Amino acid sequence: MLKASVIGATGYAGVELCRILLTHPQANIHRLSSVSFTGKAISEVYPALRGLCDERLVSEDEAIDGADVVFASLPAGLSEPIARKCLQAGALFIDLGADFRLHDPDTYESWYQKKYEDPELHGQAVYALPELFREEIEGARLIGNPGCYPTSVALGLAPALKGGLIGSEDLIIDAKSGATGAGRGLSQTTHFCECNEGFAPYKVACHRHTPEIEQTLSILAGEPAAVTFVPHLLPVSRGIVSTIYAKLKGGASLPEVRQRYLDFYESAPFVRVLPEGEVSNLRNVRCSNYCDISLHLDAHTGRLIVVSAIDNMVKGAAGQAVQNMNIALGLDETAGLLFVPPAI
Ligand SMILES: NC(=O)C1=CN([C@@H]2O[C@H](COP(=O)(O)OP(=O)(O)OC[C@H]3O[C@@H](n4cnc5c(N)ncnc54)[C@H](OP(=O)(O)O)[C@@H]3O)[C@@H](O)[C@H]2O)C=CC1
Ligand SMILES: CC(=O)N[C@@H](CCC(=O)OP(=O)(O)O)C(=O)O
Repeated sequence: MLKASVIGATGYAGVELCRILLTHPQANIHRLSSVSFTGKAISEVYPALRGLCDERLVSEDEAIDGADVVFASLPAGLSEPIARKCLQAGALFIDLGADFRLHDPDTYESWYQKKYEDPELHGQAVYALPELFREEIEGARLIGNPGCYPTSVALGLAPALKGGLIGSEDLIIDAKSGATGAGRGLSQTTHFCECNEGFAPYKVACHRHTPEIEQTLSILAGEPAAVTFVPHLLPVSRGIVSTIYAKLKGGASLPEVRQRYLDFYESAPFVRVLPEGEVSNLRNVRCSNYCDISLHLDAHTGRLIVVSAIDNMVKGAAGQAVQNMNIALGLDETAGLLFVPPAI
């Protein structure tokens, strides 16, 4: 059995990793780390885990020691030195944050106000969206797990962009996320009374996932992509729905577009291209590693409308991280991830 440690296990994405690893057939939880709760059991922080995972929280160094795989689920800007230690210790390192996602150091610096300190390390990092970059992930030792919104957008657009069905300029992304996307820390915007029964966009056309989205879409299109990305805070706990608008080129019909999507995702176990007439709904992917994609055509404007739904903490974070571990280490991609979304 692989020994897997989680650094930042007390955060929302970290505790989702614990939940998934607990039933993984080829990995065991080795150690869990925290700064604020060191010495306590994870089940004291999250009582849902009582009797299932009563592991004591330890320091970062103790978590790395003896691990085969280390997941870091920390705020941006903290992962470089941890990655270095893991590689030196011979462990696979998977970062759930943003520190190894952007290829261009200047872009990272301008959006995250921090420099890449260790360029050699970044040279080894793989941006790991399995459905798009599976071959690069196989055998990788340092993985940058994609952001939640960028995952939903890239999966939603990849077949159309790669197949030249749409242009890469003037893409409009209207995305909504549940409040767990903001993490466990308290803030006024995610405070119950502030977000319940309210609904609004935030960081309009200036969210830090914009360059990550454009990076992937540019690779897919083979030319620079430009997006208008507007995220919204949805007053639910979990789930992301991205509704994406793109001008169709060449007049493909909806059944033809859908067939391209089905072909593209033929060997992708976690992407479900919905039948014509159905609409993706975050309810159907909650607590699962699935991405549901529905396709629609606005005959009036000739726009393709793609609706892509994921669970932000599973396919958007912990589930995708475990999928990446499986691929990197040559395990079955679906190991530990075939849990069924609750129907209601
Ligand atoms: N939530 C989501 O849906 C998604 C999150 N992510 C990314 O995953 C990462 C974690 O996010 P999330 O779980 O939501 O965040 P949380 O705020 O819920 O958790 C943050 C974790 O980081 C630890 N931490 C905070 N500050 C420090 C510090 N200075 N040094 C060491 N540890 C620290 C906390 O540990 P403690 O307080 O116990 O010391 C806690 O375990 C982020 O990079 C986020 O962007 C990515 C995709 C989706
Ligand atoms: C609802 C909500 O606030 N969502 C978060 C999601 C970002 C996130 O998790 O981003 P990184 O993984 O790139 O840090 C946000 O918009 O900042």
